[in-house]
Amino acid sequence: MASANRIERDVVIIGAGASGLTAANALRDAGHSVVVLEARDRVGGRLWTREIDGATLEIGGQWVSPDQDALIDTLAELGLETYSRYREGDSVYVAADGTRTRFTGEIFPVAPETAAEIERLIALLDGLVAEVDPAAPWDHPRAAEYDQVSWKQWLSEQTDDVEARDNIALYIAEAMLTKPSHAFSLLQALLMAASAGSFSHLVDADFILDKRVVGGLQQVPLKLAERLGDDVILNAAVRRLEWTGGADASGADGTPIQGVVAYADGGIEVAARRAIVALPPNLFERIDFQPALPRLVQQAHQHLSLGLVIKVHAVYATPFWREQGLSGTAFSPYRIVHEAYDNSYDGDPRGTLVGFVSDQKADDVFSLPAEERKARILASLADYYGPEALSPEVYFESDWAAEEWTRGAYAASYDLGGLSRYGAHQTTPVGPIHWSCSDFAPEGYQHVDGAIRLGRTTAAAIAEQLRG
Ligand SMILES: Cc1cc2nc3c(=O)[nH]c(=O)nc-3n(C[C@H](O)[C@H](O)[C@H](O)COP(=O)(O)OP(=O)(O)OC[C@H]3O[C@@H](n4cnc5c(N)ncnc54)[C@H](O)[C@@H]3O)c2cc1C
Repeated sequence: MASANRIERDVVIIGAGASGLTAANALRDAGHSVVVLEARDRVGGRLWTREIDGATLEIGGQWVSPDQDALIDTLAELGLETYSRYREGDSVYVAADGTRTRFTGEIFPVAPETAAEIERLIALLDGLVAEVDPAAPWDHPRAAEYDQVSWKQWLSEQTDDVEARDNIALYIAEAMLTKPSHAFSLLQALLMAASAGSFSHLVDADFILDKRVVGGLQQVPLKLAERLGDDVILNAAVRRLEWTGGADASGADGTPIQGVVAYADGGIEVAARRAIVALPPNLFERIDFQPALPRLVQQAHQHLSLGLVIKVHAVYATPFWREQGLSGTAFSPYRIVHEAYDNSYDGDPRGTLVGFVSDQKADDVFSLPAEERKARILASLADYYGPEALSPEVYFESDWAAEEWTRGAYAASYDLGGLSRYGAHQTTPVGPIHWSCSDFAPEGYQHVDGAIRLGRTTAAAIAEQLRG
C-alpha cells in the first residue's frame, strides 16, 4: 500500500553531509531528480558551526589545506571566503619529563640524536608513502605484509629512540586516525599520509591546518542544501532500504538493477532507481538492508570503526599567548591535550585556543565528572601556555561519540588486516546502492575534501548508469 508520504525520484541520497549533498547537487545538475533524507534536524553531519555563549565555534571540521582542490573549488563556487590561522611566533613542546620548550619549524625541540631520528623516519616514510596509491593501497606489492603489522610495532622496529617514535606515531595516531597506534596497521598509516600527499605534509601544521572559512565550514553543506530546497528532508532517519537487482552494479550476475525503496522516520517512503548511502561506515548497519547485503560487504563494514577525539575550545578575553610571542601551536605526545592551536575566530577580538584529546586519553577523561575533566584539560593547556589558560570565558568540549548519527571522530579506519582484505570493495556498488563518504575517499581521506570528491565521483557513476 502506498504511503501518504511516498516520493519518487531518480536517486535517493541518505545523509546530508558534505558528501551526500555534493552528490545530490551534481546529479540534479546532470538532469536527475533527487531527494536527500537526513536523520538530524540540521544538515552538515560532521560539519557544525555553533554559537556557544556568544562565541562562534567549529564543533566539527574546520581547516582547509592547499592540496584540497575539491573543497577549494566548492568554496569558490559557493562564494565562501577563507582566512589564515594565526601562526606568528614560537610553538611549544612538552617532553615526557614535563619540560616545556619553545621552538620554531616543524621538528620538535628534542635532543639532537632524537631530532636526527625523527628526520630519518620522516624521510623513510615519505619514500614508502610515495609508493602507495591512495586510490588502491591494497595493490601495493607488500600491502598484505604492511597491513599485518601495527603502526606502533613497525615504528618500534625502525628505531630504539622512544621519543622519536612517540612523536612520529602522533602524526597518524592521535592527530589523524584518533586511535591508539597499536590499533591500526602500517598500511592504514601510509594511506592516511598518501591521501594528504606525503608524510611531510602531516608534519607541517602550516600546510595541513592552513585556512578557515569565514562564517564557518558548515556553510558548505548549508549552501549546498539551500540549492536543493524542499528536496532535503530533515528528521528523516532511514531505517530500512529495500533493493532489487544484482549484487554487482552492472547486474552481471544476471539480475537487472531495478531500484530501491527507502523507509524513513515520519512515514516517508522514497522509491528511486538508485540510492547513495552517504553515512560514516560505522552507521551502515543501522539501516536494515532488505535483502541483506552480500557477505563480503557486511564483513567489510564490521572491520571499520571511527576513532575518538574530543575537540576542546577555550575562549579568553584576549589572545594572551600572542603577547608572549607564542603562535598558539603546541604539541606533546605526553600530555592529555596532544596538540593545540590558536583558533581565534575571524574578527573576534577575543582569543580562542583549540586542543584535542584523543583515543585512550579521551576514554580516561570521559570517565571523570565534567568539572574534573574540564580542570584536567585546562591544566594540560596551562602546561603549554601558562596559568592564564586555566580561566577561559567560554569552554566547550565537542563529544561526537555521543552523537547518535556519528558516534566517533574524526572518521573511520580499518582494524589490522582490514584494508588489504576489504578495501578494494569498499566503494563497489551493491546493485542500485552506492556508497559515498569521506571515510572511503582516496585523496582527502577523512576530510571534507574527500567527502566532496567521492560525492562527485559517485554522482558521475550513477549519471552514467542512468544515461545508459
Ligand atoms: C571534531 C572533528 C574535526 C574535524 N576536523 C576536520 C578539519 O579540520 N578539516 C577537514 O577537512 N575535516 C575535518 N573533519 C572531518 C570532516 O568533518 C568529515 O570527514 C566530513 O565532514 C564527513 O562528511 P560526510 O558527508 O562523509 O559524512 P557526515 O558529515 O558524517 O554526513 C553523514 C550524514 O548522514 C546522516 N545520517 C546518519 N545516519 C543516517 C540515516 N540512517 N538516515 C539519514 N541520515 C543519516 C548524519 O546525520 C550526517 O548528516 C573533522 C571531523 C570532526 C568530527
